[in-house]
Amino acid sequence: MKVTVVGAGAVGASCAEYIAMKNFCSEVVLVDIKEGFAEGKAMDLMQTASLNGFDTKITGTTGDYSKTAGSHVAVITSGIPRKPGMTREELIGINAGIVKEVTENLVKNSPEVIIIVVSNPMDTMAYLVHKTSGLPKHKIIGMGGALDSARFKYRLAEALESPISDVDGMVIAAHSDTGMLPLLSKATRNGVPVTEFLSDEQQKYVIEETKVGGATLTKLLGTSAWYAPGAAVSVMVQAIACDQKKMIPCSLMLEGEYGQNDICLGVPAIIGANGVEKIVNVTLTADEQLKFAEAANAVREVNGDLKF
Ligand SMILES: NC(=O)c1ccc[n+]([C@@H]2O[C@H](COP(=O)([O-])OP(=O)(O)OC[C@H]3O[C@@H](n4cnc5c(N)ncnc54)[C@H](O)[C@@H]3O)[C@@H](O)[C@H]2O)c1
Ligand SMILES: O=C(O)C[C@H](O)C(=O)O
Repeated sequence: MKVTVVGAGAVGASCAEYIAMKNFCSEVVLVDIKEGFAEGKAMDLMQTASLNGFDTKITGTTGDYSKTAGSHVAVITSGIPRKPGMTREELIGINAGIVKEVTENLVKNSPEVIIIVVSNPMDTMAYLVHKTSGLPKHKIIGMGGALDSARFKYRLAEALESPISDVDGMVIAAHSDTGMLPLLSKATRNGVPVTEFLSDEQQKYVIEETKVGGATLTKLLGTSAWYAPGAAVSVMVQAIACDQKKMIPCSLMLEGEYGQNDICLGVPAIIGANGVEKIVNVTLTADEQLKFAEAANAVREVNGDLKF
């Protein structure tokens, strides 16, 4: 299994590191536009191989996409991250051009590739990849829900004062500060609904902190997060590489599912060797349905700023 990661910055390098550490891929190619940067990151990571016990070969290139030829999976992390006080949506002006150009180069060299879109505003960037790549829809997967769900579980465990391994939960809808929809109604501690343990105030806290999870870290770090994003991508790449058929919330092109059409939004899906194997339709409460529709309206407005 050959994986390309475009963008060797904070998130791209973290993706490459977690993928290599899990030792399920033969090769990871890092691509960046900054001269020597991807080569340097690849060499540094390779020098951890004997220490961390992996055999994945990591190489880097400054924009030579012939080195990515025959990739099974490509992860797009190229583009600028937000600074404190910004929204993800404000990144569209610069990132749309980068994501479009990168997609064209990837598909030219790996026509069978499955693309995982990370660059923000992610739901809109995933939509752009659908509109410009010519790939079938099961081969384009936006990464947001896997990360947001991990943050949801972190906040649930904090409120429950429980180990994170006791809790389960999922975030769907948009990967944005306002459009995330943590499904509290379905979250559990060892199969018991968390609503049985948490007060209304605690429930509200968990939901609000989950939604602004990325903004909170951006404020603390001065740029956006990378460890959990990299780990979330590695889980998705592993689900494809090992044909795990894992249910992961991902930003996918909807054609009637959840009452939406012609939009990429976070929904649970079965991820396996073919990419998206099935979108899972879960029953939402009336309030959740309303919030999902509101998130869709907001993403649709941002999509309207795209020029193909
Ligand atoms: N979807 C998510 O959950 C999620 C999570 C974290 C970050 N992000 C997004 O991922 C993106 C990257 O974040 P980061 O922290 O790694 O930023 P970063 O600045 O550390 O890295 C971005 C890299 O992209 C490279 N790049 C720019 N244009 C390129 C091009 N045309 N071809 C190849 N490489 C190019 C840059 O040189 C840089 O090294 C941002 O848009 C950020 O908002 C999304
Ligand atoms: O918050 C950001 O801008 C980056 C990313 O989308 C995240 O959620 O960490």
